[in-house]
Amino acid sequence: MILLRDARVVVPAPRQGDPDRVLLDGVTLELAERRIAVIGANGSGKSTLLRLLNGLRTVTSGQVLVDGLDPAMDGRAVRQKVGFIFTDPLAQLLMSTPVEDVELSLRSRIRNRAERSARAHTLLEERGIGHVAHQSIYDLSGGERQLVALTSVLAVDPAILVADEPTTLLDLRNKHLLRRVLAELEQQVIFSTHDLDVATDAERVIVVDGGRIVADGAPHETVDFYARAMTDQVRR
Ligand SMILES: Nc1ncnc2c1ncn2[C@@H]1O[C@H](COP(=O)(O)OP(=O)(O)OP(=O)(O)O)[C@@H](O)[C@H]1O
Repeated sequence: MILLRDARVVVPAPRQGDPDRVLLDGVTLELAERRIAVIGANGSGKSTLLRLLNGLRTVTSGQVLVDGLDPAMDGRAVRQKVGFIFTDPLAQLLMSTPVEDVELSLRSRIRNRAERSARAHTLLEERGIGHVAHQSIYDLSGGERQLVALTSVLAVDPAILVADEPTTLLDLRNKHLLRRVLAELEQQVIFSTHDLDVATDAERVIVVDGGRIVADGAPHETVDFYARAMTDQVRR
């Protein structure tokens, strides 16, 4: 379970003399549901919030606890519990081919090279992308790349998957495919999205605005609240 207590993230202004920038302010959340979506306008603080959950970013004040562990103190242990998927899989694929990337992920778990390679092939087959195991990462489609990133992250069995706008770069077919894959995972999944349809896959939707939580609840209430707020802003 992930807990945030009065989490605040402040960064220095890029220009000297300007006030510090508050990216998140007073965020208190108990994240227990199996599927949680985070929505909000561009720059509202979604990525900042998600990055706190596996220690990619740390709080300036307040607290984040992942199963009782503080990501700032126990970063390694937290990252083993919380896998992270970026919008653009190229930001996280480190090796030239899918099988090498999954093998890299498995290195700390399986010492024997042949065993590691066999396991990596099996995991890619299970995700339906075994046929591209040896293809260059750069020659894969966006959907295939996202599945490789997911396979690498899940190879080490994290209990929680955090995904920052995982469907944004995907075409409709791959979006639906990824939605299905995420829906079937046994892990707790916490994801951000601009796609309100995708948000309704979650049982709980959190709306961020200006670094604060402005709505939190069942999708039919929160998504409507957000859609109305956005429409009102355009009308003004
Ligand atoms: N290191 C930083 N220094 C200054 N400002 C930052 C820094 N990191 C993020 N920001 C700003 O914080 C705000 C929130 O960023 P964040 O990436 O969390 O937004 P987001 O809701 O994920 O946006 P989007 O939907 O566009 O991806 C943005 O205005 C961004 O420019």
